[in-house]
Amino acid sequence: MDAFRLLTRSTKLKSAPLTSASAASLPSKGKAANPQLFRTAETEKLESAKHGQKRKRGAAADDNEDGVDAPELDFFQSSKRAASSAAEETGRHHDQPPAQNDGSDDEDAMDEVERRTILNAHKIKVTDLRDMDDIQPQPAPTKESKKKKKKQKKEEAPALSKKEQKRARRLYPQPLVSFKELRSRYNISRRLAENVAEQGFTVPTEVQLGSLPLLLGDLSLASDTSEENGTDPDLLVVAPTGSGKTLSFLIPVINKIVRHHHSSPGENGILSLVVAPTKELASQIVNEGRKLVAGTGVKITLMRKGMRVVDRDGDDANVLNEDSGASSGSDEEDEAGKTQKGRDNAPVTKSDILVTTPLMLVNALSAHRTATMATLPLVRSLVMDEADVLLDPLFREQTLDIWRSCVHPDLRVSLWSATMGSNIEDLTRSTIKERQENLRLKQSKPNQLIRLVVGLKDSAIPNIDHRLVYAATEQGKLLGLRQLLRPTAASASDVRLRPPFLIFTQTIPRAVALHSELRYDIPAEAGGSSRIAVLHSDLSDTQRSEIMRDFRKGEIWILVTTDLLARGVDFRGINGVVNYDIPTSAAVYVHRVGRTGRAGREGGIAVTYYTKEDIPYVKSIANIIDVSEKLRGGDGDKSIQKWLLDALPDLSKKDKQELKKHGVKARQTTKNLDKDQGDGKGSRGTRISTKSGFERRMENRKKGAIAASRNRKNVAAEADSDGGSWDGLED
Ligand SMILES: Nc1ncnc2c1ncn2[C@@H]1O[C@H](COP(=O)(O)OP(=O)(O)OP(=O)(O)O)[C@@H](O)[C@H]1O
Repeated sequence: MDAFRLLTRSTKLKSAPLTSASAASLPSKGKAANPQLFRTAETEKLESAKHGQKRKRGAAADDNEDGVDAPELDFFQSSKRAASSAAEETGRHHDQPPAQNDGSDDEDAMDEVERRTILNAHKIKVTDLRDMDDIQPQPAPTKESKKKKKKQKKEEAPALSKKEQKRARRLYPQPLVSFKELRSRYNISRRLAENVAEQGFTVPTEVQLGSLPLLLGDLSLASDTSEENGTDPDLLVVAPTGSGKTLSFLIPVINKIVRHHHSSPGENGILSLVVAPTKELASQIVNEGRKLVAGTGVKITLMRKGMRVVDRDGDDANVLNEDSGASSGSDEEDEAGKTQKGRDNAPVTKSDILVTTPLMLVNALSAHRTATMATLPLVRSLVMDEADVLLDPLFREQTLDIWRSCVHPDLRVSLWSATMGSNIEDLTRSTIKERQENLRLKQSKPNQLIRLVVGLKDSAIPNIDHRLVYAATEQGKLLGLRQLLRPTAASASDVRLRPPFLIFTQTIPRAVALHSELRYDIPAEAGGSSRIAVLHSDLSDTQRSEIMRDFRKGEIWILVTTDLLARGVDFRGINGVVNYDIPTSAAVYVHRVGRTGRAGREGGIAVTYYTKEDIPYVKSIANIIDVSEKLRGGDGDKSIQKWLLDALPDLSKKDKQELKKHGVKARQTTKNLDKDQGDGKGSRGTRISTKSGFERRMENRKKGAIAASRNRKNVAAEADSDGGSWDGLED
């Protein structure tokens, strides 16, 4: 189904047909040739010399468990290819334990120069974040060295310069140049490797290339491969939107659980937690996870209301004491918790991996904050997706409570996002330390904390076109958007955006108002108002998931939404993003526009409208676009001219914070006035209409005049009827 063609038919546009070249470049037209964003011809040669030349492509198959990505649909077609022949041979079964790899047959090992070349070409930077003393520990004293030490007793070791420290922190782990290595080198579960192959991915993306070896542990280097708690570090990952971070954290988590099932068959319970900021993202992670766990014996579940995750009655030890730094409840609260407990007889979940939003899990662990937080003693891996939001003041306390409730000494944390400030790094470090002290972990050496950055930190992906459009007024934005909705727009502006696309607004009332304004803009022949929908957090869970499903299926072409969908959600074939209201921070811009151009797809467009009121806030967005265009290289047209960057004012730190918290003032929602109007007639902040203030005043006057004239007529009629009625003859 071609949405554009249908729209074209209804608008009598003759010159609209797509050339095959332009069609091919549309993200919704299919799969990216290469999902990697950064690479050079040289390294491609080096990588294929190492492994890539015999990459197999499986035969077609589709085991879509979720029924979400229907294959016949054009927009969001699945890139899944077929199961490998190995998968067909083995059939579905519970997984076998991964065979031991003694590391003696490590033909694929690269020397440091090769590793550096590949990592640098893919713009992957790996850094050890531990204290310098932990990175360069003093060698264990021998008898001789003890004597020497006495002599040098008072001599201080020369402090490393900043440059030397930087060099000492830099790591060059071996990259994963082919998915085949998951099995051959990292020895992951066979069934899991087959499930990865079934996804049809041919090349690992940069974040997979860099993070998977770190998280899977290089078994040839590990001294003891019999335990699942090997050498994996705590990890902070900053990698572009749509670069495949989900697969990067799910593969190691699942593999660890398969190993655990074989080494400790009796220990059942939640072994891994994945925390994400929205229900939409959490449910998407579960869908991805289900494809990977098939036949491995690992169970992944989405946290739902009313689900029990701990048996508070059964085990008093599973409650955080005050020492452990958890939020503690009063006796009264505990009593209330017990009552709640008594009411709740749902069985405790038997899942290995629980995917949740922070509040839902905190509520389950603390009986809606009426009892002390319970602990999750078996959890070995805690994954925070969109970690910068999870540790932002909005979610911070809930996320930290969850972190503290994971009391297993071998807990590993990993934090993932496309944007991450240095404050998150500091918070991670201090939380790890605090946790170690509280749990009194007597490790001789703290666990490794590694940061992996792909590309330029906090930048937008280079494979999309950015348009920053000055629309002067609110009406100007609506006119601009209406042009985008019409295929004839191509003649009026150089932006040509084809459905499906997302439109972001600042607030829920504005999303609702914009939706009702645009509702009838799609002609009936093209499906009419059913093609456009609005999604926000005031809708019920069922409504939200129905809209998500219909958008993925291609039944909805245009989705008006808030920042609820700005992060993480993956609509594979989306053609573009419209920032109808400017994003409230550079990070939000990066995430919103990152809904297009997923997995290296070219052709995505990000249109951002701004008005007079927005001028003070545009510079950070213009900077992001400028950097992204520089990253792209080549001599393509630049959408941000230097004069504009120079002319735009800088925003103070305080104003930035204010903007992040409340958005652009002119669009703020005034409670009561805006609530549930849904017709674009709310207060100023909500109102979305093409009519100017003058037109509206004229209209109001006219309405007033009509009403007044009606009133006059009624009064006159009443007077007439009073005067004209015959009451009979007076006596
Ligand atoms: N190696 C690969 N080759 C091709 N496609 C891939 C590969 N790995 C993942 N993908 C696909 O890329 C898309 C984006 O992946 P994912 O949602 O994990 O991105 P992300 O990095 O988490 O993005 P965001 O920062 O927006 O959350 C998904 O559709 C996924 O199936």
